[in-house]
Amino acid sequence: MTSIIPASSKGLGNDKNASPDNGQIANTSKISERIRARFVAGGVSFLANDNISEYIQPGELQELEVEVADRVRELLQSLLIDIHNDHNTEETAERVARMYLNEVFKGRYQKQPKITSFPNVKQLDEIYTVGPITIRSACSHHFVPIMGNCWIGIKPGTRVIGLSKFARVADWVFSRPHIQEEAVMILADEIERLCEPQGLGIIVKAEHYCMKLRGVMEPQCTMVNSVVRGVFRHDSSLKQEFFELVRQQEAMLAT
Ligand SMILES: Nc1nc2c(ncn2[C@@H]2O[C@H](COP(=O)(O)OP(=O)(O)OP(=O)(O)O)[C@@H](O)[C@H]2O)c(=O)[nH]1
Repeated sequence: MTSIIPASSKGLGNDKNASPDNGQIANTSKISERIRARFVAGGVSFLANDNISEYIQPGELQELEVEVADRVRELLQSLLIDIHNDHNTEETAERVARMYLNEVFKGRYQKQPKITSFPNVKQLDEIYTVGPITIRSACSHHFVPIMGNCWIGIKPGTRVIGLSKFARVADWVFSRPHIQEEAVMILADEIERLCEPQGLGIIVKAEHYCMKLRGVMEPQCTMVNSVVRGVFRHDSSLKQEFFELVRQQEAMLAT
């Protein structure tokens, strides 16, 4: 998507007389409708695994939490749960809304954590790997957990970022509804943008609860996938070195 009009743009979402036709909706409408109108007006993608924080104005997330809780309450009622007399589910709608917006899907609604990068003054060009980094996500299809680990390998370029930042950016990317293939590519795009490495490799190994808890019910089954970029993609010996370093890291952890 190319044309982007963020929430900070003049007038968006504030014009009470605006018609839905031009992508703006009166303030009397639901908050999700007002935010969605900005996406439509700007031709902006708002897929489940997109970050949309740029289009949310201060205070709107709290409003959205109230709206989501209302919808979850309706869902519970449609599931024929007596939320008025069941002491256990009395506040479930509010909890679920908080959980989606502030925890499990926070990577959609919150801005990227601050990631400082430094010049690679010593011109370090040896490969290093970081992992296992815990990943917590949910599949776009059933909204049940994807839990696993990822390993990141870097052959540095002109800038470096702190080690902890790989875990922070991974958590931000994975905290959205995903399919594993796309999650790894989105993480790779973000890391490339942050530190412009000469080479980048990412491996993810994860359990999909849509295959464990329900459906095919395969408790042992995991998915492993990887992405390699830059010199790791074009130089097979460097690619092998990356995979070997991760293998050694795993072996060290097992001892
Ligand atoms: N490729 C891919 N598939 C995934 C991922 N997470 C979940 N899935 C699969 O997405 C598929 C959705 O299939 P559907 O047939 O639309 O849904 P369903 O009827 O609930 O399928 P079953 O899970 O087989 O019961 C399932 O096969 C899931 O196992 C992922 O990260 N990548």
